[in-house]
Amino acid sequence: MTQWNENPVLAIEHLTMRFGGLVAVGDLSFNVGRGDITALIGPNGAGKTTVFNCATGFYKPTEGRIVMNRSNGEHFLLEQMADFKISAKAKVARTFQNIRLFGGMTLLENLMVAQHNRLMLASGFTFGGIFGLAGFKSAEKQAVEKARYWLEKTNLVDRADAPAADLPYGDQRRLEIARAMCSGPELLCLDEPAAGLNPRESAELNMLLNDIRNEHDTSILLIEHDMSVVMEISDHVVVLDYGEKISDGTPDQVKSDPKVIAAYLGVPDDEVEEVEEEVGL
Ligand SMILES: Nc1ncnc2c1ncn2[C@@H]1O[C@H](COP(=O)(O)OP(=O)(O)OP(=O)(O)O)[C@@H](O)[C@H]1O
Repeated sequence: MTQWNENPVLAIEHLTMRFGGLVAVGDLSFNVGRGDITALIGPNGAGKTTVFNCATGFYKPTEGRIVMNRSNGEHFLLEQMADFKISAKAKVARTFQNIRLFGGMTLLENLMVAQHNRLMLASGFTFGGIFGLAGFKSAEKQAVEKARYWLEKTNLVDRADAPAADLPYGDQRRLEIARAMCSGPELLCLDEPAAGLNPRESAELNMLLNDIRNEHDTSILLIEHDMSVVMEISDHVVVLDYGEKISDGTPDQVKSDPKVIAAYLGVPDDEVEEVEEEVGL
């Protein structure tokens, strides 16, 4: 039995999402193993972002369950939770395909905003902050330390006081990951983290993701089109096509699966061998 079935941090069970007559995701089931880097791949429009949106509270699935199993033994049904509770209680964080930072705020401020809920609680919903109570001051100090820690990890600490909008694209993508990590997630969902990165930045991203997985007890689920990233860092790959799972296994199993080759090359299954020969696979 594979590790992702033995000890899943996330279990997607018979997930269906319809938009009117369109079935974006149909009866999809797969597990994300605890401590794994799992890649969700598939051609454009296959339903990958829809799965993320269902797991992080942006969409309410038409059918199915999404179970988050926290390391403390708690279980959460994510399809029944609001997005802020998914982040705060179920400990699932995400980044977006299109970067969503506060461009006019500094890097440090962006990471402080990510810790807003905890700070509000520590301030007794503002009053502790206004009167400078000890509990709030210590929570604020911890939040700044955490923000600095993640700025260092992502090689951005030198620019802590610069506006986020001034960063080059690759740095903004790393800042988004730093921001997500400030919420202390047990599962980090990344929507195309390598999009638009040059080869050096992609290699740095691979190192960062391995570090997050190995040193911070955070499992990772990523959507990625860059196959060099997927094949290099993933323990487990799930392939979608037209909202359905067509393959699920290790990177080696998936890359030699004729159904996957057919989906990517856009040919019917029975013509795969012919096309493989043509392209020299
Ligand atoms: N809010 C929505 N309303 C209507 N249709 C939607 C909505 N969100 C997604 N879809 C449709 O659902 C299908 C799956 O889209 P989705 O964005 O999940 O695919 P994807 O695999 O993430 O694609 P890409 O790799 O291009 O980002 C597409 O046909 C898309 O047009």
